[in-house]
Formats: sequence, C-alpha cells, structure tokens
Amino acid sequence: MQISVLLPIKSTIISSSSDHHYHHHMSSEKTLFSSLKLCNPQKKIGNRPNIFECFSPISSKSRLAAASDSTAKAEIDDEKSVIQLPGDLRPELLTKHVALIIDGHGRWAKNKGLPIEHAHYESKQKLKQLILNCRKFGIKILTVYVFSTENWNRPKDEVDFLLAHFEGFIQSFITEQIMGQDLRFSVIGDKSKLSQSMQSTISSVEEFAKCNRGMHFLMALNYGGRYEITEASKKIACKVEQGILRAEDINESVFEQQLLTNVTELPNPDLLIRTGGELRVSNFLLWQMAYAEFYFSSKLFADFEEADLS
Ligand SMILES: CC(C)=CCC/C(C)=C/CC/C(C)=C/COP(=O)(O)OP(=O)(O)O
Repeated sequence: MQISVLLPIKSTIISSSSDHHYHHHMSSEKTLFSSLKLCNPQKKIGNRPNIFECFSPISSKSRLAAASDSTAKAEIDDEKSVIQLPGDLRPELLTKHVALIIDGHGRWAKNKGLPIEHAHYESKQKLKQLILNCRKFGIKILTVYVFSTENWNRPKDEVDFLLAHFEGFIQSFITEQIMGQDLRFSVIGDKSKLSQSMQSTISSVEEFAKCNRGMHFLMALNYGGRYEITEASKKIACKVEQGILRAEDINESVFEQQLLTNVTELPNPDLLIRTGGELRVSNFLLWQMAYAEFYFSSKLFADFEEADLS
C-alpha cells in the first residue's frame, strides 16, 4: 500500500528591525509529492527493552532535569533502537509522558515590537528542538497543546496563520521525523472543524507513522478537556442506549477508553510543563492530569531553553 505525503521546499526570508535580524527558514510547503511505503522498511522495531517498567516516587521534574542535564549525554543507537543513557542516569527514573502548554507568544512579540507571527515562528523552532531532546532522553510520550477550542476567538488572520503553520509543520518536520527517527504521531482534538486539506494531511501522516515504535508525539489541536470528556460521555451513553454496555459496568477504565488519548498506551502525563508564567491548566487533559506534577516556568516559550528544565 502506498500513500502520498507532502514534502516541503524551504525558502529563506531575512527580515530585520532596528535591533533584530531574523533569518527565517520559512517552510513554504510547496507541494512536492512523493510516494512512500506505508510502513517505513528502514526502521527497526526490534526487541527494544522496556526500560520504563518501574515507578519511582522521585519527582518527575527531578527526573526530567536529570535527563536534560548537559552532562547527561543520552545517545540513541538508531541501528538497534536501544537508548543508551550515561552511567549515573537510571532509566526507571525518567519521566514517561510529558504534557506541555506553550504560552507567552503575544507577550514575546510585544516585548520585541514584532507581529505575533514572529513569536509563532520562533516557537515552532523551539518545539522542534524540544521534540528532538525528549526523544534523545527517552521520553515515551510528548503531548503539546498547540491550539485550544477557545483559540478560534483570536483574530482571523492569526488563526489562519496558525493553522497553515501547523499543517506545514506536520508535512515537513513531523514527516521527516516519522521517516527517519521512528516517531509516532497523533492529533487529538475536534478534527471535524479543520479544513479538508488539514484533515487529510493529518490522517495521511498518522497512518504513515502507524507502524513506528519510537516516541509518540501527540499534537492537541482544536483540543479542549471539557470537549473530550463530553464526547466520551456521549459515546458511553450511546453504548448504554444500544444495550452494548450496562450502566453499572461503567468505571474509570471504561471511561478512559473513550478519551482521545486512548491512541497512546500511557495516556496520563506524569509531568505538565507550562511556560509563560500563568498558573493554570486551561482546559488541557483535565481527566489525564489527575496525578501529574506541575512545573510552571515564567519563561515565554519562544525563549525557553533546554537549560530551563534543570
Ligand atoms: C508549528 C507549531 C506546532 C508551532 C507551535 C507553536 C505555536 C505557534 C503555538 C501556538 C500556541 C498559542 C496560541 C499560544 C498562546 O500564546 P499567547 O499568544 O496567548 O501568549 P500571551 O499569553 O503572551 O498573550
């Protein structure tokens, strides 16, 4: 079986203001079609040992900090798909599922006297680096809140820019990571409100990543925790109505199966990171976050560095 994916053509735009010079490698995402096998034959799924079996009470932040310490040089042996960690870093202490709220774009742009699109662009670069780092340190799942069900209330130009930006990101960076690095990929959220083009990009790329076994990147797009819980309740009510399920058999596990995060085997994050200084969860993974630890950083996401995790 073959599918077509869009590959990007990169163009360089250099813009400057009185005190900044921006070298933008904006993805124009022109459509260069390429036929690819559905499952990448190069990737080795192999017998990767499950290094995440044990649970430790040590705080997730410390675990992530340990993982991101500059002295902690984790290496991925792509050939064998085995994560090699430095001597003093115990794999069972690593965070498994990290959830991330990226905030502070408006303030970043305002501080620099730039249009908000610059913040979104800068933030995309940071997100790419973060995905690479999480993969490098053996994080199993990274869920990032890129667009909430409330974000439609932003100015139309910004919404259009963001959605095009996300689609380009999936077609270029995510596709590259899926092909070369065994990344798994899913979008969680109400996809029915997205354009047809966006919906078909998402389903092609999700399908293409289906056989992968590496880190799972979940993009929360047009996502809302209340929306997710409401939809799960409707699905359960339908099953009861159809006589497939008895009301007394509904329990947490049955409910969890109806949530959008059911696409991944470890749906509950152990760590939430929110940048931008706000101390709230903003309708993100409300059910799944029940036992997560929270790390709030005052840094704006476009300024967020690996060192800020330590
Ligand atoms: C392509 C890709 C996946 C990029 C990822 C980064 C990205 C563009 C995320 C958008 C998230 C967003 C609307 C944040 C809100 O900041 P805000 O504007 O509300 O900030 P403020 O609190 O300072 O106003």
